[in-house]
This record gives sequence, C-alpha cells and structure tokens, in this order.
Amino acid sequence: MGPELTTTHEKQTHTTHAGLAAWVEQVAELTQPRDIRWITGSPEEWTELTDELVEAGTFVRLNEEKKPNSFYCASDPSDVARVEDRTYICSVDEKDAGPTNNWMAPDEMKARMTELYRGSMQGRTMYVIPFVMGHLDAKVPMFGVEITDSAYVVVSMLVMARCGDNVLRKIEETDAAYVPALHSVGAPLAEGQADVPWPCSDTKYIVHFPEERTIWSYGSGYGGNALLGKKCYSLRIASAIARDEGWMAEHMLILKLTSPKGSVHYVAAAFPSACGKTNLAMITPTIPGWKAEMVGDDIAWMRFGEDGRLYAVNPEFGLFGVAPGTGASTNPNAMATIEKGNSVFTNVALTDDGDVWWEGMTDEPPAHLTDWHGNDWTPEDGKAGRLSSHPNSRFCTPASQCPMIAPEYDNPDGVPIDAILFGGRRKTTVPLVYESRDWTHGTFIGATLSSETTAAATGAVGVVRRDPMAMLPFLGYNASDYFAHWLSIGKGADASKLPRIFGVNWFRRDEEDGSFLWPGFGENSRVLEWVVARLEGEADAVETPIGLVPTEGALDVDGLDLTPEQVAKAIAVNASDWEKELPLIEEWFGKFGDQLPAELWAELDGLKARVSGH
Ligand SMILES: Nc1nc2c(ncn2[C@@H]2O[C@H](COP(=O)(O)OP(=O)(O)OP(=O)(O)O)[C@@H](O)[C@H]2O)c(=O)[nH]1
Ligand SMILES: O=C([O-])CC(=O)C(=O)O
Ligand SMILES: [Mn+2]
Repeated sequence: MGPELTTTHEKQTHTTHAGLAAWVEQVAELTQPRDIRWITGSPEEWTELTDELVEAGTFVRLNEEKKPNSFYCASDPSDVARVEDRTYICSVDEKDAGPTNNWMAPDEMKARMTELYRGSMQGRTMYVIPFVMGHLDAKVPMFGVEITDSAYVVVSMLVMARCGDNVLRKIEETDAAYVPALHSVGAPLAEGQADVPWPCSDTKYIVHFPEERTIWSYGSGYGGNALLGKKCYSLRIASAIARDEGWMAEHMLILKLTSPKGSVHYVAAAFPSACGKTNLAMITPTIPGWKAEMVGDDIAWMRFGEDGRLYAVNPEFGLFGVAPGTGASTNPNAMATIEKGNSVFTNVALTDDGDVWWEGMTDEPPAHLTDWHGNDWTPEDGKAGRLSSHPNSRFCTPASQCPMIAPEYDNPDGVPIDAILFGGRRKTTVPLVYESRDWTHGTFIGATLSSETTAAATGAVGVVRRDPMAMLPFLGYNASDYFAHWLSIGKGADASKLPRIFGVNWFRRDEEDGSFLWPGFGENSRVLEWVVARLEGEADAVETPIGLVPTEGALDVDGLDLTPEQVAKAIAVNASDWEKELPLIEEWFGKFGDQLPAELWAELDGLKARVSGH
C-alpha cells in the first residue's frame, strides 16, 4: 500500500485499507447505488438512520415513555424467517458441503448472483459496516465488513455486533483479514419510483464460500438472512475456520450459575432455533439461593485455554430474540432488557398507545391492537385463532441492557465451560434430563439430536428432524467431518477437564392430555441444580440404555404442582419409544455411510444392544 494511494482512498472511501477500498469500489460498480455511506457507530448516525426509517414508513417510533429510542417494524409478509432451502454452502468440492447442505459450484453461483447484483442497489444508499464478532481486543479479532442496501440491516447490525470507526481503524492498523459480507435486498429503484416500507425480492440466495471466507446474500431483509455477522459468519463461516484451527463455533447459549454454597459453573447449551436458548440464558431460578447470569444467548465460540479447559465467548453484542412467549412470567429478564429501549421489534403487534404486544407477553391481550399485517385486532380475533404477531416475530436489543448479564461477558478470553446441554423440542421419547457416559457418547447425543421444526425457518412447523448439535442449518461444511471434529476435540484433551455432556427436553407432553409434563422456564433451574450436583459428585444417577438419569428423588421437585407420576413420566426412558427411535437414527447416519466416524456407528450399536436388552 503506497502512501499516495492511502491519501486518495482516504478521501474517496473513508479507509486507508487498499483491499477494502477496492472491494467497496468494485461492489459499487456492480450494484450502482445512489451513494455510499460508511457506518461509524456514532449516536448521531443512529438518530439519522432511524429518523430516515421512520420517514420511509419502515419504522414506527414507539412511545418514548414506554420504550425509549425504540421502533416497531413490519416486514413484507413473505420475508419473515430464515430460508433454509435458499441457503447454500458453495465449497469448491461438493463433498465438503456434505449431504445436509445445499451446494452449487462457487463459479456457477457467483456468475448467477453477479447478474442478480448487477444494478440491484440502484436508487438506494449502499452502507459499509465494519464489524467485529467477539471483542475488538481479542487475541485474534474476528473482523467482517458488511455491505448492504438496507438501513434496517444497518440499525440491527449496530445492535447485534460491535461496529463502526474503531473497528475500521483496527482493521487498517493491523492490516487484518476480514470476512467480506455482501447483502442486497434485490429491489432496485428506477428513476422516480417510490419505495416500499420493506423492499425484498422473490428470488433469495443466502450463500457462503467457506474456503474464501466470504458471504453473499440476496433478496431478503430478515435477520438470519441479512444480518450477516450472526448465523452466516459466526456459525457457518466460523465453523469452517474453527475446524481448520482446532476450535469450535457452536449454536449455544452460555450461562453462569452460582450455587447457594457459592460455587460457580458455566454451562453452554445447544437447542435448535426457537427451542429455548434465550429463555435459559436469562433464567430466573425458582429454587432458593441460586443465581444465574447470562454470558450469551445464541452463539458460543470455544477454544482451549492454557489450562486445558474449553473457554467460551459470546461473539455477539445484542439479542435477537423470539418475541411470542416472552413475558413477565416466563422471561422477566428479557422484559427488563427491552424496557430500557434502544430496540427494534419486527412483526409484533402495535398497541394504541405506541407500545408493542405479542402473544404470551401478558395473560390478557389489550382491547385493541394493530397486528403485524397492519390490520385491526381485538381479543375476539385472538379467540378465533388469528395471531396478532408472527410466530417468529423478534426483539433486537442490546445485550448490555440485560439486568443479569455476567461481568465475564466483557472478558475477551471467555469463561471455562463445565457442562454442555443438548436439547430439542420433542413431545415424546426424550427424557427431561440425562447424562452421557463420556465425550464420545456425548458427541453421539449431539449428533443424533432431534427436534420439531419451528417458525424460525420457512416451511412446515412441528415436523421431527435430526438437528445435530442444533447446527443443521448452520454448518459451513460436511456434517460427518464436523462430528469427526467434535471427536478429535475430545481426543486432544484431558478428559477430566472437558465439559460433561447432557441431554435435556423441556417439551415432553403427557400422552393422555397433551399438556407439557414439565413447567419449564424458571423451573428448569431444578434440572440445572442436578447437573451441577453431578459435576460436583453429589448426585446419584441410574443407568438407562440412553445414559444416566436422576435417581428417584434426586431431582428437587419441592413446591412444584406436579404429581410423582408426572415427574416419573417426564424423566422416563421407555424401551418401546427408543425402539421406534433407533430406525430414525439409523436412517440419519445412513446419509453419511462410511464417512461417518466409526465411533458413532459403534455408539449406535451399543444403544441398540442396550435398548433390546442384550
Ligand atoms: N414450554 C416451554 N416453552 C419454552 C421454554 N423455554 C422457551 N420456551 C418457548 O420457546 C420459544 C422459543 O424460546 P427461545 O428461548 O426464544 O428460543 P431460542 O432457542 O433462543 O430461539 P432462536 O433465537 O430462534 O435461536 C418461546 O416461545 C418460549 O416461550 C420452556 O422451558 N418450556
Ligand atoms: O437467525 C435468525 O434469524 C434468528 C435466529 O436466531 C435463528 O433462527 O436461530
Ligand atoms: Mn434466541
């Protein structure tokens, strides 16, 4: 980089980083925006952008007294969730994407998308967002730069990631590598054409080039498809980096627990989208003397520390949480977080006094609402089954506002993980809690994790599918290689220092009346109490074919409105259920054939033998 160049680029493009300046110019050349705006992260910029979004009709400013500096937003009704069928891993070799990902040859995909991007930003501002996932002062800061033509994306990124000038300066000073992440809503405006509140395209592509550590996204403005630092970078691209560098990028919350006697444990938990991560991360324990603090609610990056333990950091800066079901009785900490304002609410309902509401926020809905489609809504509509808010409506809010955020959140080295939980949404079969025998068995529990699909992705809801480590839609490479990576993490470590692995299921139903067998939410602290007691060698467990479950009486159910039969049903491991599960696991592993690590086939054989009793 010559000094003359530096000066010119500084003037023209706000950066002294020649590579970045060239990329920005090249994208502008292709997409033909009206102008270019570099995102600095200043408070004035936030005000300007949100004012513009209000002006454009994309945002409605909420009542300052109820939700200061906060906004309501309704998306196009077709653009409400991740689009898994339009999400691609474009590795050079198809086999590196594996049988669970969509794949296209990188050149072919680039040719196709280049045509889509050609002129796609016409009439719009192109924003350049320098960001870092994790801490700016991490040993190796993980930089990215998102180019987008959506101000909604900019405002959301400002909440969700550390963004702006200080990030850019550090990229320049250290001449650092960054993940280029290109996003366009794919809705160019012709001369004089009026804009719509939520521009998007019927053609959508969410594309990852794992070898080049590059992301191209087109056609959607929705969170997981468009806020490219989140799932696209911190899971799909980061998982490929982590495989190469010997660490782990996982779809996990991180929770700090302090027991009544003062011992501290850090727990990570992988649950599929809309299966309870944010809620567990913000848990209010119902049992006396326990304290819970949130480190992260969605993503964990874990690396071995010098002491041989696995340390996790939350790479994010904000929370992008499922709104429905979030209320004072289920998640008071989330409610307190959004009360502080500085938030964006997408596809929820608007109250007549300029606040937001959604199903599950309060027992009684307000007498009148404007629903997420912009129509009048009354409790009568609710009784008729018409939802005021989309099931995947979201709050986007600064993590730092969470009243129970752990001080360790600010530690770039992270926290040492003592236990990992794998959980899904299963009406039957899977018990409330069980423990693996060892890391390999725990990897098997993760690799065979199953869950009913939710509204977080487009498509049918409630269908049971395998969702390994809750990463099915977020893996940047071949799932069988990912399982091998998990096993190799175990092999390379001192077993006594590895986190212990558990399975959980908050969602089991009573077969007789269909009700939840376990009250969930704050009461999940009772399960955490058993997990901690196991870690401390203070709780007994019984062997079952699938792992260790609490002995009768080991789970503290004091004061719960549950009969002993209900508790027994919640933790039961029924051979007849597992006989039905075995062929499903076999079919799942069959996708990988002899690519699947032999240890996992051996685990399956062991499970079969134990279930059938010999
Ligand atoms: N019955 C029951 N429902 C729960 C429990 N925990 C969470 N839920 C509900 O499950 C839905 C999703 O919960 P979240 O905590 O937002 O899920 P998440 O895993 O963070 O979802 P993503 O942000 O999409 O990754 C919400 O409607 C919650 O109210 C629980 O313990 N029991
Ligand atoms: O990525 C998103 O859009 C929201 C989310 O957290 C998920 O779906 O898991
Ligand atoms: Mn969440």
